[in-house]
Amino acid sequence: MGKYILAVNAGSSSVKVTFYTCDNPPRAIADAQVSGITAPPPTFKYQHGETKVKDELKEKLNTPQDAFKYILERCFKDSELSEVASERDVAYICHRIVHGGEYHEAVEINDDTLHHLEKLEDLAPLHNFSALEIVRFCKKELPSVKSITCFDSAFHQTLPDCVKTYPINQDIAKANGLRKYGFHGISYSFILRSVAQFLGKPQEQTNIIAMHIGSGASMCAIKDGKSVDTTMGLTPLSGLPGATRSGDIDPSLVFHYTSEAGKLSPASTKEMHISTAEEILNKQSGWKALTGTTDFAQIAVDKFPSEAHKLAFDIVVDRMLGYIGNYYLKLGGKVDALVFAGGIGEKSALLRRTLVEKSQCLGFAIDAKANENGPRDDEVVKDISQSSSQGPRVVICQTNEQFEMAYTTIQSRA
Ligand SMILES: Nc1ncnc2c1ncn2[C@@H]1O[C@H](COP(=O)(O)OP(=O)(O)O)[C@@H](O)[C@H]1O
Ligand SMILES: CC(=O)OP(=O)(O)O
Ligand SMILES: [Mg+2]
Repeated sequence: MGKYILAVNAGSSSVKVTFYTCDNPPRAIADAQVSGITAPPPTFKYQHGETKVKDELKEKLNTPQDAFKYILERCFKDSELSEVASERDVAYICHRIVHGGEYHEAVEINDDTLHHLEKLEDLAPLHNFSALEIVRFCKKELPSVKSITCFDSAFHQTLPDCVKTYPINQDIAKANGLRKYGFHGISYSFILRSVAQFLGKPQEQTNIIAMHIGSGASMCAIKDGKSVDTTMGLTPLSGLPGATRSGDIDPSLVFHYTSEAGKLSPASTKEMHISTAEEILNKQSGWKALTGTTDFAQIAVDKFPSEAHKLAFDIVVDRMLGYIGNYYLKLGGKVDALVFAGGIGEKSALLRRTLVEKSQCLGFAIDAKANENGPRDDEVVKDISQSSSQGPRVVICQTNEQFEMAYTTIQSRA
């Protein structure tokens, strides 16, 4: 059997792959990513030891599956990465699957599990379809390698009934699996373990308000190491706005926006079905719709380039602040830490400063310099609380979904 693990994080516009050893904990040996699949030309980024490559690609890579094939070929052929040169060197491929339905933990792919996951494809077509295309590719082209699927929804299986149930006809809800599932759970699991370790507390006694803020953004209330509420729902659309996602809106809005709401969107294919409303709210909304950019670094700046940028920033702050208050109450005020994670949470000092200043009444306070400096590359958790603060800690956690998948795989097979 091979000695290495490939962890694959497939999104709609990028595919990230990290190669790990099978040590406990796993050690990363190389990182490769293709981004810009939906906004060509795609770019290829690769890092292995001291080698760093960034290429604009001439190849047409139309789908995440094409991008994954490209990454695999380049890495297998790279003489500097001789450890992983063919299927024989790989023990496991771990795939991030956003929607895992009722699955509580990672599963190995076989005909049964794949069939079950294919039935869930329509619940999260924008995420699951790409990831499953890669799973199907691996099963066919790398048949000796075990594929493990890790689910973003699994961490939230602990949601109480009153949180996960939508007040609609329960026969229909049960028959169609219509409930709150919650996502970004692979990241929350990494965050919980890392922050608990940092605080010197057992995970089962750790209470945090965690924020995974990237182009997809969510928050999670973790009580005694368990998810008790989270902002995303049946799909990753609800809760906070994202780069191109609306987040919560009044559901009737879609019918006033367009009379085509229920029809299939032109982006649908024979295998993947999305309605026009889903396409608009997932792909044509969020801060891109307000400002024209998906890049939050251009929005979260001290001097806003336009009123629209300021509005986008204020909306994000308003929605996040609402959930901080909500989750503070749900944790009964017993909060060990407020945790910023995800590309934006980890990098935007302005967003952190603004939110913490507005949450002062709950006892949160930050050290301005520690916040501005952010974490070192090798610092997984950084405390940015004011040193004199008696209140809950405020920390940044550099989350790592690929590591979490490799780690879970090693733990379950140790
Ligand atoms: N300094 C910064 N300030 C604010 N946002 C930033 C900064 N640097 C990167 N970002 C934003 O982080 C987001 C990407 O976060 P990430 O978690 O990697 O996203 P995803 O995995 O959902 O694609 C982008 O919107 C990017 O613009
Ligand atoms: C669940 C989800 O929204 O994932 P991402 O942030 O990677 O789009
Ligand atoms: Mg992400």
